[in-house]
Amino acid sequence: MKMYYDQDANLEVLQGKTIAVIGYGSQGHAQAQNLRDSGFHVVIGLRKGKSWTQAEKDGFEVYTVSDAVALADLVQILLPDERQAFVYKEEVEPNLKPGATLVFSHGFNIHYGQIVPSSEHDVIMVAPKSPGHLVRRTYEQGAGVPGLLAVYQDASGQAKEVALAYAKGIGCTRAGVIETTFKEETETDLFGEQAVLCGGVTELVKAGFDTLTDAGYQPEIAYFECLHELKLIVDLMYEGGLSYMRYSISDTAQYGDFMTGKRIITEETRKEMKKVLSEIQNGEFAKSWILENQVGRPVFNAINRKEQEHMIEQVGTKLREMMPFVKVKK
Ligand SMILES: NC(=O)C1=CN([C@@H]2O[C@H](COP(=O)(O)OP(=O)(O)OC[C@H]3O[C@@H](n4cnc5c(N)ncnc54)[C@H](OP(=O)(O)O)[C@@H]3O)[C@@H](O)[C@H]2O)C=CC1
Ligand SMILES: CC(=O)[C@](C)(O)C(=O)O
Repeated sequence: MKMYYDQDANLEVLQGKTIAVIGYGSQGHAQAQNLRDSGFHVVIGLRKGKSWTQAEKDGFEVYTVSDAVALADLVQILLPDERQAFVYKEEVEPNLKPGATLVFSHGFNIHYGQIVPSSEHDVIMVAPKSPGHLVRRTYEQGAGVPGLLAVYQDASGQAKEVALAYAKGIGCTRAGVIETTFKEETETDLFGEQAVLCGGVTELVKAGFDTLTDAGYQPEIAYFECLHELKLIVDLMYEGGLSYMRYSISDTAQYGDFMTGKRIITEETRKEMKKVLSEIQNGEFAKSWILENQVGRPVFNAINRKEQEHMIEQVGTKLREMMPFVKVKK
């Protein structure tokens, strides 16, 4: 595996180019501001609304998506994944300049065949492995977040150089960029979100908190133990891996870790993780997410966990009947 750093990227390939950042949310605002501070000409493509107002306040030239795309040599699509295919069809594809480069920060729509760019365009990915706000904050501190880079289509013969320059423009090559594929980034990112970072951790935290509060301990103590301190432990892992974290905690905590960890994350858990991954690989998750959005987000918009479970039960059955009609490439 090769890591790419600042010295591997040549910003010249992007000089004089116009970069349209489509979307100004978590990633859009961060990447646009970093690119501008790196000396590039950035325009923003949006619909009228709070992002448009914010982007103008931040001093950007803001256009409709169609107009921004028509100006751009590179089009970075930082819309919500579930909206990209529609906006691409309606506003991006009809206005792309010949030979313009398409950039993504997550491979979902390309990997699952929801966006199929014509072969004349380079299609690249530069995916910061970090929430957008940290992409900006670390850049301003003179550092950067690590990222992934992938080339899906290389019509120009320069796609990787352009991707490296873009990665440098948003600060990722300061920390290191690994080359991957749209498939690998998509499947690992979805797995990480579901089984570890968000899905896994939130259920672990809630189970721990409920165990303590059900046993009559003060909720504030349970919060400190199960959530507040989690950040401190993860910071240690981030600084020096699991061994550094174990070195830093008490022997009592280490002994408890060895004795109990495998009772919490059991072989069953590992089996379920493998099932989650296979549903990502076979397109089942992608179809479910596409359908969830096509039928008005009943699960996503549920007001609480109880309603969410009811919706998953009710809607899930219905969605499974509709799944054969949703086409995703795997
Ligand atoms: N969040 C993160 O940290 C990470 C995200 N990514 C990827 O980055 C991409 C963008 O995600 P993220 O930044 O989280 O998205 P956000 O939801 O934070 O922002 C979406 C942006 O798109 C705009 N938008 C939504 N619909 C439309 C539309 N129909 N026309 C024009 N603009 C629209 C929104 O503006 P409005 O105010 O009008 O709603 C908003 O500015 C995704 O592919 C995601 O997977 C990758 C790595 C990390
Ligand atoms: C921050 C990140 O990369 C996530 C959790 O996968 C996302 O927000 O898409």
